[in-house]
Order: sequence, then structure tokens, then C-alpha cells
Amino acid sequence: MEATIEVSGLSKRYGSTVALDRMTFRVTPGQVTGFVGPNGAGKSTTMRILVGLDRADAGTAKVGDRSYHELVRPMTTVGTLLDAAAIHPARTGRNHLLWLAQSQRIPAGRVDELLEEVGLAGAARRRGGGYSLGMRQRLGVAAALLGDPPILILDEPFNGLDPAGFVWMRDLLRRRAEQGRAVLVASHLMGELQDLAGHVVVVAGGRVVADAPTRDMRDRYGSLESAYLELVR
Ligand SMILES: Nc1ncnc2c1ncn2[C@@H]1O[C@H](COP(=O)(O)OP(=O)(O)OP(=O)(O)O)[C@@H](O)[C@H]1O
Repeated sequence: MEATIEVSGLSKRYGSTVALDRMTFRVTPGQVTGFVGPNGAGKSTTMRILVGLDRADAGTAKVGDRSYHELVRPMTTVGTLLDAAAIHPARTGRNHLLWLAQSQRIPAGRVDELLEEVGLAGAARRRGGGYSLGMRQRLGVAAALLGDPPILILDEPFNGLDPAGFVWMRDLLRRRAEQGRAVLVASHLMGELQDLAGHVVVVAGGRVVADAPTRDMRDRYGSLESAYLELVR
């Protein structure tokens, strides 16, 4: 299986709202790809469709050459962080991960390994409902990494993290990309992405307006932020 994400001619409407309008791009392994665009541009909708949480009206969305529904143990192909708040408030962080691991036949030992890696070992036996936003985010990352997937799809992974958390997240994403994984990161943090992402897909109004190496955008516009502001005007 090739660690790629492929979105082709993806269209989606919610009533009279056009969320996606023939969205098309490809994410290749070995680098972080930034996914940027104004509020409502269609980033989350694209990601939700990629991981089977929503259905497109037209077009295809593939992870590792397959649509999400065709994956037998999806968490071993694609790790997702879309909504960090999506944890059962009464369940402990550790039980949340254990339950996910069990559903995918992932060894339980992996859970404690990951709790350690995301810095939640000390809070693992506390209820998720009492977690701060940053702690939920860390738990969400642990869930995404559980199946050691070659593809990661993360929506605003820096949300709620403290400064040390930023450094940690940056290193984690960079390392995963260097290992040859495909890493798609939606974010509004242009400064962060300028350093982290090798490639950027800019979207507006449900379609791609630019798809280029970050270096090219920086060379042409001075910074990723200037490129963004120019491109989505
Ligand atoms: N479940 C839904 N019902 C109705 N409209 C929706 C739904 N989900 C998304 N939309 C609409 O689709 C469009 C794209 O939204 P989407 O959440 O994908 O944007 P986004 O790029 O992720 O924005 P943000 O940067 O604010 O997260 C918006 O106009 C939004 O209002």
C-alpha cells in the first residue's frame, strides 16, 4: 500500500451551501502537508469524508489507494484527529484508548507506551471529562497513533497546547513524516506551518486555489502568511 491521500473531484453540499466544489489534491509520503484556508473553506468536510464520517455527493477520497470503508482495520492505515472533544466524559483516558485498541485488535501494551509518549501517563487513570483541551488533544494524538498508521490526518492539532506542547507536536509530526508517512495537517497557524510543512494546499470556497511546495510559496510571496493572504483574497 502506498502511503498517500488522494482527493479527486470531491463535491459536497449541505442544503444550499456548497461545502466542496470539485476539491482535488494529492498528499505524498515523507513530508508534512499543510491544509489551509479561511473558516468554512471546506477543510474539515474534506477530512471527514476522507475518514468515512461524511459522504461526498461526487468524487473520490482515498487513503492508501482505498476508500476508508474498504479498510479492514482502519486505524492501522490512517490515524485521525478531527475532534479532540470526542471522548466519553466518564471514561478514563487509558480506558478510552484500551477500548479503541481492542476494537482494532491492537495489543493493549501499546496503550501505555502511547500514554507515555503523549505525556499523559500521570493522568491516564483520570476521567476524560476532567481533561483540559490540551490533554484531550494529546489523548486524540495517542488515539491517532495507536495503530502505527502510515497516514495521519489531523485537524488543528496545535489547538489548546501549551508552548512545550507546540514543540512536542512539531517534533512528533516532523518525525512521523521523516519516517516516510503521509501527514496532512489543517491549521490556521501560518508561522508554524511555514517551518513544519514541506508542501501546502490552499483552499477557498470548497476548491483548491494553490498546491505547491512551501519553499516556492515563501520565495514567491515572502512568507506563507503573505502567500495565504494573497491567494484567498
Ligand atoms: N454538518 C453541516 N451542516 C451544514 N453545513 C455544514 C456542515 N458541515 C460543514 N458545513 C458547511 O460547509 C462549509 C465548509 O465547512 P468546513 O467545516 O469544512 O470548513 P473549514 O475549512 O474546516 O473551516 P474552519 O477553518 O472554520 O474549521 C461551511 O460553509 C460550513 O458551514
